[in-house]
Amino acid sequence: MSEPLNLEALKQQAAVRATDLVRSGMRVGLGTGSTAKYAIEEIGRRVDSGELTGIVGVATSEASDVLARQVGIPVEPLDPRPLDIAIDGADEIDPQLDLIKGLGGALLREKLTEIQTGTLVIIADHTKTVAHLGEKAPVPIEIARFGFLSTIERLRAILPGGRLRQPGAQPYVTDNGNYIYDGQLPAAFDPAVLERQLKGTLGVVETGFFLGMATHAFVAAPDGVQEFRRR
Ligand SMILES: O=C(CO)[C@H](O)[C@H](O)COP(=O)(O)O
Repeated sequence: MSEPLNLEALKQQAAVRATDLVRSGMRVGLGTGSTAKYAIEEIGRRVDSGELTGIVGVATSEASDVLARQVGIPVEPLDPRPLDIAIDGADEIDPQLDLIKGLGGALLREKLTEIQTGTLVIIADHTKTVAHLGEKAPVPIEIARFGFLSTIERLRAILPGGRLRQPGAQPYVTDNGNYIYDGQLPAAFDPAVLERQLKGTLGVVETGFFLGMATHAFVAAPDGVQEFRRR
């Protein structure tokens, strides 16, 4: 009988491979989510052992900030200096390394942080790869709370199948105090065109399309970790 698939072990394997790209003295963007968590822990381990020195982390969420400090990574707020590298998970990865991110809710800080590096390394298990964006995941869209029902009406005219993220009685609130509309994507669309349309919609703060940003991806499958690079 074959071993049950352990996605957590795969996420960790991808995270360890990405951490091998981190060098002493680097300013490192720290992603958010269950996969990025393993990278933060691994960086922390290497800082603790002395293998990595002079590391500064820039966290993409309150949760990653707390975890980074717990594992001994000095954390600074984002400022205009470039980051040497950023490591983060994704919800979907297409063959061009274009991404959907934000199911974990940190898309705005992730984009603000990761736009400041020339080396954005995505880590994932193999379930995150798709032929076309939108195959499995909705696109998370961060929207202002003020007037959110009006913004949602405008968004429904573009992506009718979506809905306000609401895990319980209240809507989900991001670290920035905003709400998220998870937009169901059509079978065929141009992500760059849709991104521009969404960003041009009043009330939209940011979208979970990360286009042309990722430079590397480590994707872990039961038969090993595959490395991809943007061409
Ligand atoms: O974009 C994100 C958070 O905003 C995460 O990177 C994405 O949701 C993947 O998370 P996980 O590694 O837990 O599947």
